[in-house]
Amino acid sequence: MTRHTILLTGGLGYIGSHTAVALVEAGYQVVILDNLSNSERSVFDALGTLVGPNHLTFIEGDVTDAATLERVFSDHSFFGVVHFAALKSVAESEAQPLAYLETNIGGLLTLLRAMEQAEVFNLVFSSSATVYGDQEIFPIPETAERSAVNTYGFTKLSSEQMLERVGSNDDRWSFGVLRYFNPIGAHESAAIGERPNGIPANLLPYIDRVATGSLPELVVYGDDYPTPDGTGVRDYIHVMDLAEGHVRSLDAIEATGEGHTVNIGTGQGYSVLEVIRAYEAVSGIKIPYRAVQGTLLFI
Ligand SMILES: O=c1ccn([C@@H]2O[C@H](COP(=O)(O)OP(=O)(O)O[C@H]3O[C@H](CO)[C@@H](O)[C@H](O)[C@H]3O)[C@@H](O)[C@H]2O)c(=O)[nH]1
Repeated sequence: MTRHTILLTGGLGYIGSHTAVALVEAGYQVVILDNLSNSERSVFDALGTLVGPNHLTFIEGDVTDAATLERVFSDHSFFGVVHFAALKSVAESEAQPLAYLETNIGGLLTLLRAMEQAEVFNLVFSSSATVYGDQEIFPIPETAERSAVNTYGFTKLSSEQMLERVGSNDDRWSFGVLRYFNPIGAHESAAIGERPNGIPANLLPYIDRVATGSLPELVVYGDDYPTPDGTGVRDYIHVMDLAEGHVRSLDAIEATGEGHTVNIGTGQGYSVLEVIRAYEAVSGIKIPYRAVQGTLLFI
């Protein structure tokens, strides 16, 4: 069987590395381009241990660099690209909006140009439920109105709109736009997982640090939201299920020749307190926490 080859930009990150495993297991050949800005080379070694080295290639490089992309596309014949490479901290995006525009929008634009040049027209794009802004309908349908509530959200929303523009007059393109809810968990081997640099911003890696004693307590942002226990409710999805979503997206593009835009979540929300209690029940470790009013994330 000839395997299709897929380029994974940002493929050594949290979601990318899990998707690499799912793709190789589904029969794809995977080439990873990653600048190691929020990952390490050891993740690639771990992937090799998990799925064997034969179907994986790693190239260290930046998706905003046209010359790098030109070389990658001339060295390989790709069926499609899964584009993960982007900055993802909401707080940082407010502090450094230009860096976010340059990487998230500039990177996508550079990638699209390189793809067109190489005549590779299948792209699965990492979007986010953040494109729904502050909407409170639950579960939220893909047809809901979109808005940007911060610079990070702006980069995701405008990337979606860029893809719509590019695809609208050119049938050669197929875009799988995947709107992620909150990915958590790790591959069952624990050989790969979520390993943010510095102090984690997201709930689960933060709780991990509290559980292992490297941070003293969790600060729960907000206890008077209009939710059953007052703490924030999110739709958490296992990262391997999310990874599988990328395989399905590529398979659907191949089967139909068409793109799609889909939410990837479970449709079930859990509060911060429910997450803490579940973590404590499974690990047997007490998670000290303190609730503060409002959200600190966006200050
Ligand atoms: O130290 C913490 C961290 C988080 N939370 C709460 O935990 C929940 C989950 O927070 P987090 O893991 O930071 O995710 P979100 O705020 O939902 O943001 C995620 O979901 C967005 C889409 O909805 C994406 O755009 C972001 O990249 C992604 O981080 C929320 O209620 C937070 O207020 C805390 O109480 N304390």
